[in-house]
Amino acid sequence: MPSRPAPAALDAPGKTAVLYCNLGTPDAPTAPAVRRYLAEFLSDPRVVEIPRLAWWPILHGIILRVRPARSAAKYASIWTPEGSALKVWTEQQTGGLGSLLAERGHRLEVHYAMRYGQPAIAAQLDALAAGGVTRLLVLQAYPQYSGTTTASVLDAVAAWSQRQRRVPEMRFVADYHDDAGYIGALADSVQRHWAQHGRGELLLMSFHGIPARNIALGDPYQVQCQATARLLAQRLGLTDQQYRLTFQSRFGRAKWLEPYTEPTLRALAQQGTRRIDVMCPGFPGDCLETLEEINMEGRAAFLESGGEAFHYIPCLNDSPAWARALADLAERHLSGWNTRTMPADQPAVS
Ligand SMILES: C=CC1=C(C)c2cc3[nH]c(cc4nc(cc5[nH]c(cc1n2)c(C)c5CCC(=O)O)C(CCC(=O)O)=C4C)c(C)c3C=C
Ligand SMILES: [Fe+2]
Ligand SMILES: [Fe+2]
Repeated sequence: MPSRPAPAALDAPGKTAVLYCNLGTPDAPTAPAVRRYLAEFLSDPRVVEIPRLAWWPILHGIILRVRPARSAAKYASIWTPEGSALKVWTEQQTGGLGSLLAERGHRLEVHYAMRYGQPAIAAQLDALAAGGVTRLLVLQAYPQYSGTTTASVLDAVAAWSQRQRRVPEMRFVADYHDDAGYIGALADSVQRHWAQHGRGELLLMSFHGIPARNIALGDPYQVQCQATARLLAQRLGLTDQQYRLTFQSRFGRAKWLEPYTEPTLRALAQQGTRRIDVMCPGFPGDCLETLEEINMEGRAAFLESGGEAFHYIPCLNDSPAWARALADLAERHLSGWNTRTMPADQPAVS
């Protein structure tokens, strides 16, 4: 009789995980740590689209020699005893998301990963796969989709998948720029600020910029920022004259999305705005770009130009409304995966 293969054992039921991905941040506010971080970040072809042969000499010959020390001094000005603000808020948001999903009866793992620096996406995915995860939801800390950020995280997930024999079933959230929970959490944080400090003549919403060329090539980032700003203004009952949308963090000499934040702050002060409220709706958690660039540099620019009061409204950070919005978003994208009945030996949150 021809030999037959032994009957296969039943495939063990797998686990579900949510991976909350963010940009990443240096390990320390020092020039060597910032150089390592920037080298990885600025080598990503999604971030800098200049051909490698032209970009490499500029990156290694100029930028990585000059920028790390300057950026490290900025990082030092916002560093906390627990580390970089971006890491601290990402960790807290992950914990909040994990607790809420557990309270709602889901049995799954919730972890975070960074696109650049630690904990790296590949290392977190290795650990999840080794722990028996067979279904994965990738949720990102970018409410507005951009090829420079959202797609880059997906590149990292895809690069990891290429090395796997058994690739988990995967879903990802492309964006949530118009999500009612996200807009509601933003509105709630502005209203809480106004209740405590009164309100300014104008609410300026500053989003991270990207090169204008990316938009011309089809990146939906700008229209998504505009939609977020419009929905938030509607929710707050603001007229078009009572809010502004600007773009910050320009890098290099190419044209980026306009209007630029800092020149707008100067112009508004010069034109007579005395008190301004400023927020950064595209950043779920405070980080270098909000705490230093906006709340320090932007504040100085506004006050130097004749403004009298600059009120910075913090990012969503550990807002309970934001934690609920994130959990709702995750729940909607987890539907059908039976996470309330799936086994989870170690309901881990980290
Ligand atoms: C070089 C081009 C850059 C593009 C394009 C870009 C897009 C982009 N970035 C964020 C979010 C963040 N960026 C942060 C820092 C940061 N960004 C760039 C450059 C580009 N970003 C640099 C070089 C840096 C590092 C700091 C510096 O040296 O200036 C951060 C904060 C990180 C932290 O550690 O706190 C965030 C967050 C988005 C959302 C975005 C496109 C939509
Ligand atoms: Fe950036
Ligand atoms: Fe910046």
